[in-house]
Amino acid sequence: MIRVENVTYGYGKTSVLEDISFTENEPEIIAIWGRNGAGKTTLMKLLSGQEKPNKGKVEIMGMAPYNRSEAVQYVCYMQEDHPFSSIWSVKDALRFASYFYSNWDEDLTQRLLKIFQLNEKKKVSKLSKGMKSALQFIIGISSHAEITILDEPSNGLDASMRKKMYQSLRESHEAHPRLILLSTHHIEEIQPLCESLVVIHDKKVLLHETIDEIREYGVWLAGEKIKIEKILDGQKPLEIYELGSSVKVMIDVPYNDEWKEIASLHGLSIEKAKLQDYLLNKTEEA
Ligand SMILES: Nc1ncnc2c1ncn2[C@@H]1O[C@H](COP(=O)(O)OP(=O)(O)OP(=O)(O)O)[C@@H](O)[C@H]1O
Repeated sequence: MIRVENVTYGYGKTSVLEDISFTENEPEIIAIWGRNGAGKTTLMKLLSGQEKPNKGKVEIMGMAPYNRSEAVQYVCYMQEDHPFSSIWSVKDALRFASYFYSNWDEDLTQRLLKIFQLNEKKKVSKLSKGMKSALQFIIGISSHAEITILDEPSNGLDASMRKKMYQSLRESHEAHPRLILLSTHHIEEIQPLCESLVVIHDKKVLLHETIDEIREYGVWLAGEKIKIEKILDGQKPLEIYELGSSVKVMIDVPYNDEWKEIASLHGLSIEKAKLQDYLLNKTEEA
């Protein structure tokens, strides 16, 4: 469905992505995570045909999407702070989108308008940041496009609205499986929804694995410094807290029986690190 092969892209002389590759052929929900400025939006623009790679190939349903309407018809890209006409109401924005996407689900649109308490008569320019995100999400999900790309869809939404968004996304995807790529800074919240995760860091794809695989990694060990140093055997931990003769370290290993056994043998406590903390440390260290 999507293929990125040895893609390099930069704005003028600023290089953003260098020789990145990844492929997705399953109708899954995929999260794209990276620090601010890592290149998530840039990657989404390349996938939706808004930008052309400087080098390498991007393919959507087997076609290069840049300037190609046959390819772009399969994609609904809702960018962060999507530009809508200043004179449009919510209803106008939805009507325009419904003309554009041939699989548009109007029943879903009406249900989501109620869930997000969005007034159709309101001018888009008068919506709050969160309500505008809700509108973009409604368009993205109602489009039923084969490839839906949502750039930070929960931007500005409070915790309750984010919960509603995740639930609607899960239900819609279960009813109509399709490829949904979404970038997020709320990885802890979004991970139960996603099958896999792409981490962009240092202009590269640092990780592209299933969520189940990635969330095994990152372990906190705590206890006597001398014992932990012995286990680390000169390797640098991802994070360290020292308190007298005790330390707590995060290490880049899976939280499995082997490590539980090692911790128990050395009289150390062991716990799983949060995915968000693990990723923050991985992108600090890499
Ligand atoms: N139109 C542009 N012209 C020049 N540089 C740009 C442009 N758009 C983005 N950049 C730069 O490209 C880099 C990647 O930006 P991008 O928006 O893709 O990152 P991001 O991962 O989506 O960031 P964030 O999480 O902060 O939204 C940044 O250094 C940014 O300053």
